[in-house]
Amino acid sequence: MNRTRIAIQGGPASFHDAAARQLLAGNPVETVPCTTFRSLCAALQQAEVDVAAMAIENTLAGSLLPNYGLVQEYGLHIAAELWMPIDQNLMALPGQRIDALQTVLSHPVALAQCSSFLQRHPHLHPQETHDTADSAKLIQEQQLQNTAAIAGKAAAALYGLEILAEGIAESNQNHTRFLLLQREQPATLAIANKAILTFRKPLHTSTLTLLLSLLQKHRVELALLQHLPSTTERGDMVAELEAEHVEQLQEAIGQVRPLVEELQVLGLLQKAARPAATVSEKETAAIH
Ligand SMILES: O=C(O)C(=O)C[C@]1(C(=O)O)C=C[C@@H](O)C=C1
Repeated sequence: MNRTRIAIQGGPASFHDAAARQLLAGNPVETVPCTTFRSLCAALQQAEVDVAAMAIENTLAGSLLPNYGLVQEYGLHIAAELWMPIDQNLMALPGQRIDALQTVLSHPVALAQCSSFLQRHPHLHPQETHDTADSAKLIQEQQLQNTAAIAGKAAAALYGLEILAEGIAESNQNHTRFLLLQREQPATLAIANKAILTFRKPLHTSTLTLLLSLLQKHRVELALLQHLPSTTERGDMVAELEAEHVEQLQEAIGQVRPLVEELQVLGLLQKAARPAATVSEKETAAIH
């Protein structure tokens, strides 16, 4: 059976790696590591992979707004979403002591998720990398002393690192939402209850009032409305709409379309359930 090639941001044992396998559960998968979200979108657009997994929101660090812009820019489609619990751990070569560590490597979002832990350990100097798991790999490959990584337990196991502190994120409610991206527009799902769209036009109060009343008329919830970061004056916005039935979303979108410019539906999908259970009770720095 052919394996589905899925682009991920980061390497083996990264959170994207785990998310990709869950998004394609039941299918044989080959993950294709990318170092940036842009290169991940480019790999998909250029058909180097079949699909891609991309983080879009984290409960502690917030929305990754530029990623909506990348989906739009590369003309990609959102087929599904997944909420995944994220468990962050401090790890180093076996035998290292936490008080002798000087540098801690990790993805900027992972560092942000552990900011209180880092404040409590000011001798640990954070250094941003492109991935949690590849930070663990670097420590192992270069036998870096006095250096730790913040990553998931799978990375510690893969690269033979010792976990010095576990559950170090701000809260045990640390969850990331991932999107499954594809090149072709998927057939409309009868069970779709969420729409992700972008459009252009600075919203005036009167347009916004009309938009909200239209959504209310179709019993559609506005779950997200944000300006996308941009270096131009384009004024792109992203919206996430939720409803019970796909028809409500389609009708509401049809009526909103004339109110705004360049409305683009990035995805009509099934809303993912937020994990209710926590990874583990937060263990405040189980220091060895
Ligand atoms: O570095 C990783 O392991 C990733 O998969 C990246 C990433 C992210 O982009 O937010 C994924 C999930 C976590 O929120 C932390 C980092």
